[in-house]
Amino acid sequence: MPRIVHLGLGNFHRGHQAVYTQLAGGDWRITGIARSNRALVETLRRQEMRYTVLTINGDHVDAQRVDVVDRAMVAADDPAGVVDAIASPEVAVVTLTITEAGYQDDRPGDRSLLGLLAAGLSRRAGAGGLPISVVSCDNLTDNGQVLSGVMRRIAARTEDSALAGYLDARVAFPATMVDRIVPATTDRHRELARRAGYADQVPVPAEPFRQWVLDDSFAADRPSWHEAGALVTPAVHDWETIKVRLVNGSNSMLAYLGLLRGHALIAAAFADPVVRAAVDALGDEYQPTLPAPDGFDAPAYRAALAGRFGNAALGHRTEQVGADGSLKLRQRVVDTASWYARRSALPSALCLLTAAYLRCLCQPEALAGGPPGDPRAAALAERGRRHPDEHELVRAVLGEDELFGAVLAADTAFQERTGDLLRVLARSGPAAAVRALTP
Ligand SMILES: NC(=O)c1ccc[n+]([C@@H]2O[C@H](COP(=O)([O-])OP(=O)(O)OC[C@H]3O[C@@H](n4cnc5c(N)ncnc54)[C@H](O)[C@@H]3O)[C@@H](O)[C@H]2O)c1
Ligand SMILES: O=P(O)(O)OC[C@@H](O)[C@@H](O)[C@H](O)[C@H](O)CO
Repeated sequence: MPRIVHLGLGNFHRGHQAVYTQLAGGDWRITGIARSNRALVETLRRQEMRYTVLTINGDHVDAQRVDVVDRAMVAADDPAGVVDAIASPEVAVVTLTITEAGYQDDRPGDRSLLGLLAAGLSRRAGAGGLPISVVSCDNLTDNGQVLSGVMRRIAARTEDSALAGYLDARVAFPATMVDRIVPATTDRHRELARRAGYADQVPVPAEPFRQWVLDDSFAADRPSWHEAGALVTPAVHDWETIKVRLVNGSNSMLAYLGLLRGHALIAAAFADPVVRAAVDALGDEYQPTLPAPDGFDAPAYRAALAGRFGNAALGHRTEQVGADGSLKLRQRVVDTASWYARRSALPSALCLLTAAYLRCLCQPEALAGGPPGDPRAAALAERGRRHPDEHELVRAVLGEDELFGAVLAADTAFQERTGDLLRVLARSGPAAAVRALTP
């Protein structure tokens, strides 16, 4: 039976790639690897490896049973088992959803999930080198290349020439764009599953919309995901650029400005005219910078997205979307800011997004519940304490820091405008800052 090993058994995989795999038919099965979430794996085993995907569309909930993930293990408890699973000859595909943070952690051996992936591939290299495709399904620009780069760095650092040769010859890293809003599970979702007739402790809430765009550069067999609606095209990069900007960039605006307006949920933030005006302004700024792959219609895409963000029953939390901004925002801000800088123009809504993030992280007293989780939270709060003046703060963070890299470090006009908007946010609040977008 052909098998997929999935690294990062979070909600997104269970509500996206697992659903595509089940709908595609065939006899593919998935071994799901959780990094450390023992409770999830034990619960799935108690539920005979079945769970419910709740497709939530306003008041309507459709419950779908998924049983394609038929094995699961916890990497922290059984790293050798993970290496064995990846090395198994029946495995032709490895997929990953390990968050942006996962790609920062390239410690070899059993000290990180990517270290275990490299160890599994190395074992395959030494055992005949059966081909395999390794598919990042994280929200990263050029996710296939990023992952391939990490594997090559580990091979070089560990002086594993067999692995390096295998990566060149028999391992493919197809690029993908993945899209479906899949929030974290709450008791309300468990109650929805119960009402649908399933005593499921780990149901997965999801929106009706789903999209998966794949580059067909696989090294071996894959499920017929296209039969389940996946688009196979060489234009993945274009679709990913569109998605990372319009979906994820707008989502970040909803999260940070929404938190500053006291909203716990993305849909509540979207229903707030102040936040909505900022999201619309950001969409207007992104739109001219976007590529135009076949089938892409920007106004229709944005209108559909408005319906998705407004899906009030979904329960997507601002705090979840706002987490790890120091790892995620760079791709949602820098390329677009450079596009405008090359045209001697200033993207004010993008500056507002940056200012809202800095307000949440550098001036965390602005949020009753504290800042969203972020690996740089302490460092950014310390910057905020050291620089009470907003312009100095923005210069310190963007000009000297690694947050957004060299391009914005040199873009003094972007920094100045971000400082202006941060000052308005701090002194007069989000509504005044959104009004300040239009001169
Ligand atoms: N949830 C969504 O709506 C959505 C949509 C599109 C793409 N994605 C992608 O999927 C990723 C996971 O989302 P999710 O909703 O499943 O989150 P989740 O919190 O349910 O699961 C995250 C998974 O990543 C693993 N992980 C976290 N930090 C890690 C690290 N440092 N190293 C290795 N593994 C780590 C966790 O162990 C867990 O298995 C997102 O970061 C994003 O890139 C999510
Ligand atoms: O997934 P993240 O954490 O990179 O970003 C948060 C949201 O923008 C994201 O989860 C979207 O809801 C998702 O990317 C939609 O496909």
